[in-house]
Amino acid sequence: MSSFTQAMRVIDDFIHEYYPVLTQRPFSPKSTSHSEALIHVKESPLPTEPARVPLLSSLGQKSCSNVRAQIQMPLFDNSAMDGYALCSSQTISASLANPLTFRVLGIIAAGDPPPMVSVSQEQSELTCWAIMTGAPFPLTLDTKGDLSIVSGSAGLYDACVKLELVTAHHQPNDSSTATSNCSTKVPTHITITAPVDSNANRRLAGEDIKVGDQLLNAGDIVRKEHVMVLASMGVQDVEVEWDGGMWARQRQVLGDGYRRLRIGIINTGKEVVLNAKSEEVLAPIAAEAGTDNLATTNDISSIKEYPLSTFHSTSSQGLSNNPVDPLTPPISCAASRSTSVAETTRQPRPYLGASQIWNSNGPYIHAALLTWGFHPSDIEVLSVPIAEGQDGDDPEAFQATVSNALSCNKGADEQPFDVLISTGGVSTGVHDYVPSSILALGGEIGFHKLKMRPGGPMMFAHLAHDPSRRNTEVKGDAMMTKATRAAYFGLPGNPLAAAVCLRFIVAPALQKMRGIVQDSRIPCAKIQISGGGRQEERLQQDRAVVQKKPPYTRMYVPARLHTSLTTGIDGERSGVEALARGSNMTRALLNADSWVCFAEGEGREKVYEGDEVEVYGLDL
Ligand SMILES: Nc1nc2c(c(=O)[nH]1)N[C@H]1C(S)=C(S)[C@@H](COP(=O)(O)OP(=O)(O)OC[C@H]3O[C@@H](n4cnc5c(N)ncnc54)[C@H](O)[C@@H]3O)O[C@H]1N2
Ligand code: MOO
Repeated sequence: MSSFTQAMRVIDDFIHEYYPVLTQRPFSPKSTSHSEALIHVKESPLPTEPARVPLLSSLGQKSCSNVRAQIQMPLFDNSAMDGYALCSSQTISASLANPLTFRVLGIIAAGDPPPMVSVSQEQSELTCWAIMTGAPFPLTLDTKGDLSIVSGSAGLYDACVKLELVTAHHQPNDSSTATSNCSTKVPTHITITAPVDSNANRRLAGEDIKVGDQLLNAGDIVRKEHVMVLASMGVQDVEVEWDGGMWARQRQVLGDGYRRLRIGIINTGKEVVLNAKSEEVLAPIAAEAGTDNLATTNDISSIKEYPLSTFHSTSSQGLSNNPVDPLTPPISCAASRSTSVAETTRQPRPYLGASQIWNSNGPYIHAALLTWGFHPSDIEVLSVPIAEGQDGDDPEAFQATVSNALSCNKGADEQPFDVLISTGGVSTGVHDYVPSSILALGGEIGFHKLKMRPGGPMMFAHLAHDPSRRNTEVKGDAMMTKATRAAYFGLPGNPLAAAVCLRFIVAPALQKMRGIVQDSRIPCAKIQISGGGRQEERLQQDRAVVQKKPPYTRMYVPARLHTSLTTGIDGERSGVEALARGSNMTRALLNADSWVCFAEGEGREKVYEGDEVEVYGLDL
């Protein structure tokens, strides 16, 4: 496991070797003065009416409507760890002197429907299920065949013990230890030597977002954080005051004069459903026109064609008891002014199946890269094809996608990708095939697993571009000639973990690769955490924050800065409030205006009011 500093050094060495600092720029960066920018803004055609645009295109635009949650998050009870689902009340007597052995009934991967088990089947012996991160817990039927155990209560198979904490037996009487080989083979039995808490590592349906919660307000500027949360709802489009892509064009100015990087985004996991419509980007059409051509695009006629689909509102309870409910189709926002947009026939699109979730990491990464000034046409979502008979977690198809991205044989003029960013599949479970696939493709792993939280499972690797493509790199932009290897960032699947890795590891690396000198790894401030006793109490209850410091020597939490730094009348100090949540919970991002980091080497086990933390911007 690498420290943050070691990991950064590995990445810096890679950049130094393959994406060195630009000594000569073929053209100087175009800067826009403040007054020039204001003229552009004034002269650009202003929107006259709201338009419904794909989610990603709504980035940077002013929302015209309130958007409420149509589904709860998490959508169903699921496991926070790769491990074994068992009945916690059966583990109370477990100890080193009294180890308890459980028979493994089967494996539940993320995206699998939950197995239904009957109470009688249950009670006869100690049994468990191998369960992967994000997979649903087994559902228990009573003697009448009804679902009797309410989600979240200490029912049967209510908890997950993580696989590092068990001894696995691949034969009934085998006493081998689980930790090394359990990730590749499901054992027949496991032994535990300590009790497991009720609901341990169980993420409860609706614990982050409830149906009806307001996620975006009319008048809000849509940010990448909204994109993350709305994408997780399956939202396809948002009604905004469309400015014809002005925002994207302004961002584009920032990119001029620097090395252009082709970036591919890959989503893994068969439970993850892509919502293609939400990921359309209208803004690049305008961005392509270039900054010298500001007044060309304000045609919203095509945008109006986006259908306003109706949505099924789901109750905030009961989903986890009925996971095979057909879930919502991709959602158009519940918009109070939506009647102004004509409803057209709904096109066929994917629906969520049992135990599936909408892709939120992909749109978030895409939105973040756009926000940070990457050229829209340099970012591509690389889909992993699903072969017939496969379920979407197919290492071979994944490898083919990566390999294709390194050679880019689509067209002679196309450059291979400089950067690949994937989410999911990097941890310890049986389906976490990303590291082994990268090795199989001849990639070199710079680091895998970090002393930080969330984001600990992250991997950085680099892979050679297809040698036959190297000559083409000499063409055109001279700055491309150095790159003969691609950087691979394997981010963990949990959305907050992906966001932390993106902000603190990937983004600074990409900035360097582009040739930007300013280092976004440097904190903007050091400040005391606010909130008095209440804060401590709240943080103590929170799994994400109250972690034993080693081995998590850096911990990142979304936060909100307070304007007053004086001591209040109630003795409560202001400064920054950590909005600590679990790494699957994205809602905190909506209220956050910064990240705080409890820095390396602190060595304390808890976060206390008054602790000094590093503060970082959400953006670079
Ligand atoms: N036994 C252990 N289990 C886990 C450990 C561990 O150390 N031991 N680490 C946990 C941590 S921390 C994280 S983070 C996750 C990372 O796992 P993976 O990177 O392998 O990711 P997955 O298992 O594929 O997915 C995790 C989680 O994220 C959801 N997900 C995946 N992709 C997306 C997406 N595009 N949009 C939204 N959500 C996504 C997925 O459904 C899972 O719920 O492992 C822990 N387990
Ligand atoms: O879910 Mo994990 O590292 O990202 O906390």
